Amino acid sequence: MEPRVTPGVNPGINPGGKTIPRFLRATPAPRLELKIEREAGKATSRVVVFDGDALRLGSHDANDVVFSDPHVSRFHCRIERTPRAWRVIDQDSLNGTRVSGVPIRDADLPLPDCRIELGDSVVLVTEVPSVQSVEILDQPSFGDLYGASFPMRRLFAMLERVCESEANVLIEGESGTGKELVATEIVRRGPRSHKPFVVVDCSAISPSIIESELFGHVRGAFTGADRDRVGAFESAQGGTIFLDEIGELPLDMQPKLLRALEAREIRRVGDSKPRKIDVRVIAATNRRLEREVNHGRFREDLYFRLSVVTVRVPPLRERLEDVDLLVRATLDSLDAQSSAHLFTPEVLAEMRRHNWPGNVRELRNFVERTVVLRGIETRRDAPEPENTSAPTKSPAPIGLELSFREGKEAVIADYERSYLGSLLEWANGNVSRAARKAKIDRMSLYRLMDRHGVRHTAHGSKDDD
Ligand SMILES: Nc1ncnc2c1ncn2[C@@H]1O[C@H](COP(=O)(O)OP(=O)(O)OP(=O)(O)O)[C@@H](O)[C@H]1O
Repeated sequence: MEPRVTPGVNPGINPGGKTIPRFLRATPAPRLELKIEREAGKATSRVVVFDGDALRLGSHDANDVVFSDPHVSRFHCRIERTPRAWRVIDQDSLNGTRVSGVPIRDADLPLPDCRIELGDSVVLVTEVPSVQSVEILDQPSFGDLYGASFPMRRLFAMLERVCESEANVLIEGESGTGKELVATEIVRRGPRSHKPFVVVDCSAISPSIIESELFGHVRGAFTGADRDRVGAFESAQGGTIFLDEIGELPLDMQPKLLRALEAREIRRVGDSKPRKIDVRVIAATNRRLEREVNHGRFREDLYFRLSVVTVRVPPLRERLEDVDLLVRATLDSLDAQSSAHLFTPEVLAEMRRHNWPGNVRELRNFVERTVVLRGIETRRDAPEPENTSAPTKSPAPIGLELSFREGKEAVIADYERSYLGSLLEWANGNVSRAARKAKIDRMSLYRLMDRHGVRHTAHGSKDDD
């Protein structure tokens, strides 16, 4: 998979990296008060007031609330603000998290007050009215990102700040929530907007060649390396590299990336000469990297290097009030405003009830399909297929014009084509999701798609976007 290189994301928007006008507004938002009543089995009475969107609890110093308790994991759990409630999420801690005595993995906090137990520590959590307000953007879009809901306007306000800085950014969010759009917008409005923007999908590159993809190689470095090759970091010189699906980066590659970021230099594979790099790193993941750190699947030091600023993109189910706006924005982008009548109030209400596991990508595909089919009569709304277990049909007679081997290959090819069609439709064109569903690696899926002439970009996961 070749990295995608864009010479400059959008030089028009922010010439010279000047500050752009802001439309930020302060709005009151409830806060949480956390009173640590017991720590490592001993009574205590520390109080922490939290008015952000995500709070980390654990024994590592990098948490927002740090516990000196040997039974608390490094990143034990986190609390997140969602439009509906405050949510507590266990980060696969060793000893688990309990809310009011009940073990949880992911649960809404039963407020106005409740107790969270972790290790031998207990925290009393209480919701308190806000005296301080949070910043939100006073407009329902941020570049190509649309969202009128509170969490999206909060995100836009945060992005305003992030755009001004040069810090490394980690973007967290489920598949299809717009992480790549967020990265593009950060670059477009930042001081490096005229410089190269290189996108690398870490999950689409086989582990054996990822080092060469990132850092390049010299001729003769390995079998098949018949010429020198510039890697993604050198291509991004002076600009930005977007490491998509960073959670998929193989463990043995992680210290090499860390070294490159710390020393600000890379070494092409097979070369002894270090080369200086000046590259801003934006990474994205749909995994919770803190969990990966707890499991030892992601290096803690690299996690900190990448997450100087962490931006969380909320899933669509946490902001269903954005559905109407996203439908309108999609119709505009398709130049299909004349199809707006297909999205009656009933259809929109139905769409707001849907869970959208594929998030905005799935919603966009749905709108596009509806426009093409001129109505809502799509596969998703069709009745479930009938139970096929009984009675079974007798198999169709088989022609003997082909040899056994040719016939078998033709049947397999037919099966592969149908399977691919259904799989990609199910995944809304998202190759990562499709590969996970089919339980094959992405490289094999790409090969299969190539074999059957199914269109995809070199980068891969944004095929239909
Ligand atoms: N807030 C939004 N407003 C408008 N379009 C959006 C928004 N969020 C996502 N999209 C659209 O949804 C599609 C998926 O977005 P994107 O590729 O940025 O998601 P992603 O989180 O990077 O996905 P993945 O995890 O699969 O890589 C794109 O067509 C994008 O334009």
